[in-house]
Amino acid sequence: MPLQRLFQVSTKMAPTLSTANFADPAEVTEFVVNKGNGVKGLSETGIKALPDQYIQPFEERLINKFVNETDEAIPVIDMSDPNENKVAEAICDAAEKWGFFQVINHGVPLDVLDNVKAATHRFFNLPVEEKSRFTKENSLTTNVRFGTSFSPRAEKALEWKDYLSLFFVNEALEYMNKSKTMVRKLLEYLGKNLNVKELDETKESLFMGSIRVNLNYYPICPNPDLTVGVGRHSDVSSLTILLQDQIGGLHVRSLSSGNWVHVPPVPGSFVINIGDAMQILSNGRYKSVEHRVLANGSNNRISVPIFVNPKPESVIGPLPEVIANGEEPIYKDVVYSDYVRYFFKKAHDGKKTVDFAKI
Ligand SMILES: COc1cc(/C=C/C(=O)SCCNC(=O)CCNC(=O)[C@H](O)C(C)(C)COP(=O)(O)OP(=O)(O)OC[C@H]2O[C@@H](n3cnc4c(N)ncnc43)[C@H](O)[C@@H]2OP(=O)(O)O)ccc1O
Ligand SMILES: O=C(O)CCC(=O)C(=O)O
Ligand SMILES: [Fe+2]
Repeated sequence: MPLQRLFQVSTKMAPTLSTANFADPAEVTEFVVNKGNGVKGLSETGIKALPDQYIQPFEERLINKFVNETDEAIPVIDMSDPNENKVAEAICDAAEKWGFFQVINHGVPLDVLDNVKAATHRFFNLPVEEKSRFTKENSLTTNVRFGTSFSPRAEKALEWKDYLSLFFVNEALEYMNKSKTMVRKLLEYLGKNLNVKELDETKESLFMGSIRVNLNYYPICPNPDLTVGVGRHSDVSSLTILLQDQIGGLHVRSLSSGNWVHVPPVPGSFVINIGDAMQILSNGRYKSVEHRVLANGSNNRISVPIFVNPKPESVIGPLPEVIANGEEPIYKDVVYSDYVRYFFKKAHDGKKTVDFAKI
C-alpha cells in the first residue's frame, strides 16, 4: 500500500473478538506480538486482567506519591510573540532547565493536526490483516514498521502500546512538511545560543537529516496501575515534536526535583523535547530528559511524535562551536546509526543510552 494511502484509508473496522481464553501466557504473546493483533486487539477481547508479561516491576510503575500534579509544570511558550528574542530565550532556557516545553501558536495549521489524529485512528481501526502487512516480518520496507511495545524480544515486561513507525527522508507528508518551518525556527534559536551562526546545509543534515513519524496507540488497559504505556526513556533524536490528544498520561522527570510532572494536553499545542543527539551535540548544555506514559483504564489514547534526527551516517559529538572556548568535551564522536542501533537493542532503561557516547 503506498504511504499516502495510509492517510486516506477508512474502510473496514477491526473485527471485535469475543473474550479470548488465553490458557497459556505464551498464547498472549503469540496473539499480540506475533499475530499482529497488538494490545489494541487484546484490549478488544474484553480481557479483564492484565496478562503477567505486562506487569512491570514495582519501581517502574508510576506511584502517585512521586507525581507532582500542581507545583511544577513544563513551560508553555507562545511562538507568535512579536518579541522574537524573548521567544528564543524562553526556548533555550526550557531546553537547559527542563529539556521539555510546549509551544502554542506555532504556525502549523490546526486542521493538519486534526487530520493526522484522524488518520491515526483510521490506521489502528483497520483489520489486523491490513496492519500486519507492516510488521517487521512482513513489511516490504524497513521504512514502515507496525509493532507493539518497544523491543519485545529484549524486554522482561512488555509495554501497553502499539505503534506504526514511518521513516522519511524526503517523501511528502503534510504533517511533517507543515511542521518543518517550525522545526527550523526551533533549531535556529537553539543553535544561535550555541554559537552556531546559521542552519546551513551541513548543520541542517546534522540536526534534521532524517525524520521519523510514529503513530502511537494506547488502548484501554484492564490494570493500568500495574503496567506502563511507555517506560522511562529519553529519545535518541535531536528534537521530538509530539502531538497528543486530550487524554493525557505523559510524565516528565523534573531535573530540579526528580518528581514526575504531568504534561497536560493543551489544545492546538505541540510538546517539544530535546533528544540525546542534541544533548551530545551541545555537550550537555541542552538536556534530553526521562519521560514515560501511563496506561489508562478508561480511555484509548493516541500520540504522534515526529523524531527529528541526524542522518544515520552522521558523526555526532560536541559541536566545534561549543567547545571552541576550551570547554572540556564530555562526549566522544559516534556514528548516529550505531547509537540508534544500541537504543533499539535494549528495553527502555531511562537515560542509559547516552552512556554509549560518554567519554
Ligand atoms: C517503538 O517505540 C519507540 C520508538 C522510538 C523511536 C524513536 C526513533 O525512531 S528515533 C529515530 C531513529 N532513527 C532512525 O530511524 C534512523 C533511520 N534508521 C536506520 O538507519 C536503521 O533502522 C538503524 C537504526 C541504523 C538500524 O538498522 P539495522 O542495523 O539495519 O537494523 P534494523 O533491523 O533496521 O533495526 C535493528 C533493531 O531495531 C529495531 N527497530 C529499528 N527501527 C525501529 C523503529 N522505528 N521502531 C521500533 N524498533 C525499531 C528493529 O526491530 C531491530 O530489532 P531486532 O529485535 O530485530 O534486533 C522511541 C520511543 C519508543 O517507545
Ligand atoms: O505518547 C507520548 O506522549 C510520548 C511517547 C514517547 O515518549 C515516544 O514515542 O518516544
Ligand atoms: Fe519519547
